[in-house]
Amino acid sequence: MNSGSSLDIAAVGLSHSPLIGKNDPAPEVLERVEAAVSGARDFVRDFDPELVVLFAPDHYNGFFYKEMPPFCLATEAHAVGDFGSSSGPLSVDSAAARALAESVLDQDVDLTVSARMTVDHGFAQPLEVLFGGIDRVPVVPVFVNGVATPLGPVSRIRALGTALGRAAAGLGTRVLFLGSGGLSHDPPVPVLDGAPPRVADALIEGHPPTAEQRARGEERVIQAGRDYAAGSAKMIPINPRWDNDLLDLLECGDLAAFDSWTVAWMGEQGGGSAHEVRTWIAAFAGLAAGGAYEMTSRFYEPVPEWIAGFAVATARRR
Ligand SMILES: O=C(O)/C=C/c1cccc(O)c1O
Ligand SMILES: [Fe+2]
Repeated sequence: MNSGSSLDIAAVGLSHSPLIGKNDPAPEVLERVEAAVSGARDFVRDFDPELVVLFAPDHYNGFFYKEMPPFCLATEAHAVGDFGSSSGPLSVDSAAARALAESVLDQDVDLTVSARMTVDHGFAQPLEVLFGGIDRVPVVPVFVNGVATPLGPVSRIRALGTALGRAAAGLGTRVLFLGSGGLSHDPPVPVLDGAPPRVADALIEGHPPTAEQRARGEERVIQAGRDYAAGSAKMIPINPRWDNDLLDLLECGDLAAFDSWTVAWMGEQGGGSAHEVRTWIAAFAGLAAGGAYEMTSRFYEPVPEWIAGFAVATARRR
């Protein structure tokens, strides 16, 4: 149980993958990942957050091209339960969400607000992994677009994280900023540009898939993970150097350096879904808004079976 006021803000970055438990790597890899995740769980338990601000992407389950915001804060949210993740309502702290939204807007950062956000494994998995479920801790979900081009500059995501960090300080509660996603990875998430009309229509309108369509889509991703691990897939390879450079910047607190990362360069280096690292940048910017911080744990391993440069990091104020 946390008692020190100097520990009132903390951050965790955690990669997600819907292939965890479905297409697992060798037992020794799994053991290393589980040890790192268990360390993050201990960190969170000791910090004992009263509120979690969760930055996560969506994979065309909640946000579609009909309206695709760069980011969006939810005052209520429910999970669809894709890839066997939890479904149902998240325990959103609506009052805190509204207060945070107002403060962010007052700080001149344009913010979309959803009073009924649909989220997927990007939100559900970190809540399950760190808290044991999607309804165990008061949360403010913040969608960060990490797949649907065009994507805006990283500086705006950093500005969002900073504004939320300042806003959270006004709540007077222990807040954990949690980023879900990345690092480098190139899963077969559909792309609007050049998509056949039926796919384009689904990406724009967001027709809920039938159970059969969802199962087929998920099997396609699982098979892609198998092919990737076998070296027979055409996806952009996981890029450990890029991933570790990103973790280095987060560790030394040089978050302004991310502002020069262009969308095109990020995609070339880290694949189509590398933009999910925006969630990490937002979470660490939230922590940095409260002053200097230290990264207290850092784990990284490329896991092609999960189509993920998989990382876990924890950080708190100095
Ligand atoms: O197809 C999806 O919905 C997502 C796939 C995926 C695969 C691996 C890592 C990730 O972060 C993903 O979102
Ligand atoms: Fe993802």
